Amino acid sequence: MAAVCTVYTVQSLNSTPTKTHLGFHQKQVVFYSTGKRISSSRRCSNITCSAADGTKTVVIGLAADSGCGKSTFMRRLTSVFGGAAEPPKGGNPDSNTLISDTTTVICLDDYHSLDRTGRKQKGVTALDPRANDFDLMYEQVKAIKDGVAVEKPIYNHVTGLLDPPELIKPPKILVIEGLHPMYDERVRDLLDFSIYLDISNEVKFAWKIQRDMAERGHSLESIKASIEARKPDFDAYIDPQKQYADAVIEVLPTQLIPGDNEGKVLRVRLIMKEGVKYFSPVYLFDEGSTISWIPCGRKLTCSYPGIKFFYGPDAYFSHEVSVLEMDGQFDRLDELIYVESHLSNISTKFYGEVTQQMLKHNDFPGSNNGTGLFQTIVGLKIRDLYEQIISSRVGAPLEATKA
Ligand SMILES: Nc1ncnc2c1ncn2[C@@H]1O[C@H](COP(=O)(O)OP(=O)(O)OP(=O)(O)O)[C@@H](O)[C@H]1O
Ligand SMILES: O=C(CO)[C@H](O)[C@H](O)COP(=O)(O)O
Repeated sequence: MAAVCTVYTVQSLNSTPTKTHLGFHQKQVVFYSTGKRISSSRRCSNITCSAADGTKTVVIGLAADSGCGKSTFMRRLTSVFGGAAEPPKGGNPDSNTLISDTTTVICLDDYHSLDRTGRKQKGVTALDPRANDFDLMYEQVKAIKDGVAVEKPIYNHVTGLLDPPELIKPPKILVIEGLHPMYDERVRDLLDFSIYLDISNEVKFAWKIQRDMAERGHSLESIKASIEARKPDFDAYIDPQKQYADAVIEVLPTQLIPGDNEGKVLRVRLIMKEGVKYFSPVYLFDEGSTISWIPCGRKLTCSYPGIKFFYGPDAYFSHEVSVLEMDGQFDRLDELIYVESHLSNISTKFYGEVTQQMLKHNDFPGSNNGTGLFQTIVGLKIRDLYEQIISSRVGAPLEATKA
């Protein structure tokens, strides 16, 4: 997108920056301090780019515990916008950032203020706010939202160390994903939309076993111990954020098989806050009514234990919400079109887009159940929200470059 940029060329750290206006189609980042590039992230707020149509970066927050499907959700979201998401080219190979044409996804682990050794020495987990730099998180998310490139730190999950920072330029959509996108009120207020992936303990345990035991060779005891060790801080600092989310995807064991705790068949609830600007909740058949639907008739193949949908109004942390629920799993993904045709407000651009997205990524975890379905729908709702925000700004006075 064409951009109007102002580059502040700082000759020395104490001198007054000199301002250069660049024309449309030009974006440039220049950081000088007596001829040397300034590397500190805190000194990098010296370029302002606002899009030619006055738009700024739309910021989305995605909160969840580790191993709860954030990466999978991000892959579905980026796919909705088209184009593949990749780590910054030529950068740190252990970068946690993913960049596509439209979106930049940053991982909030990069704001850990204590590295692995530091946390061990202080006896705090990564979930503890004391192990995270919320001031810097706020400053940098705000800067990006205002069109300012930042040098964001990198937490290296391979070494457990804080690596030198990487440059993040303002994208059309910035997704901040991780443990604490809604923890700090200042950061929370920057979010245009927020999502919480609420994975019940039983399901989290089943997924951890599948990944960490089957794929990473961890023992059952060590998985149990790691979940137990994180639980107090998870309950204190991560879980409470769901009250602030505009959409919550809650993943529970099925109710279709009595006493099932295996975590293979899932009951998934999409909880959508009412009254959120640019977001109209999805509904089944009849908006605002309460509906229970077992679609296993002639048009949907259902083997045991079948599929059950529910839709209705509810209250969530004293907010008015709409809930869409799916229990069970699809046998044939192409038949999802039958379910899709009964859903409204799904923000598709053409008939069958949800089904097409699900088929395109049928190898992603959760593609045969409500996790994949609702993640895809939330992705479409975010695209819609983004487009509404952009069109609401068209016609607004072109934002002048900032002095
Ligand atoms: N919808 C799902 N259905 C079944 N399993 C899932 C689902 N989503 C995630 N998983 C399991 O959880 C694992 C972690 O998923 P993913 O990498 O998306 O999570 P994450 O939150 O990004 O993890 P981390 O924070 O550890 O990087 C997957 O490898 C898979 O085993
Ligand atoms: O909760 C987490 C978020 O992903 C990680 O445990 C945290 O970032 C620490 O990472 P590591 O275990 O690699 O030191």
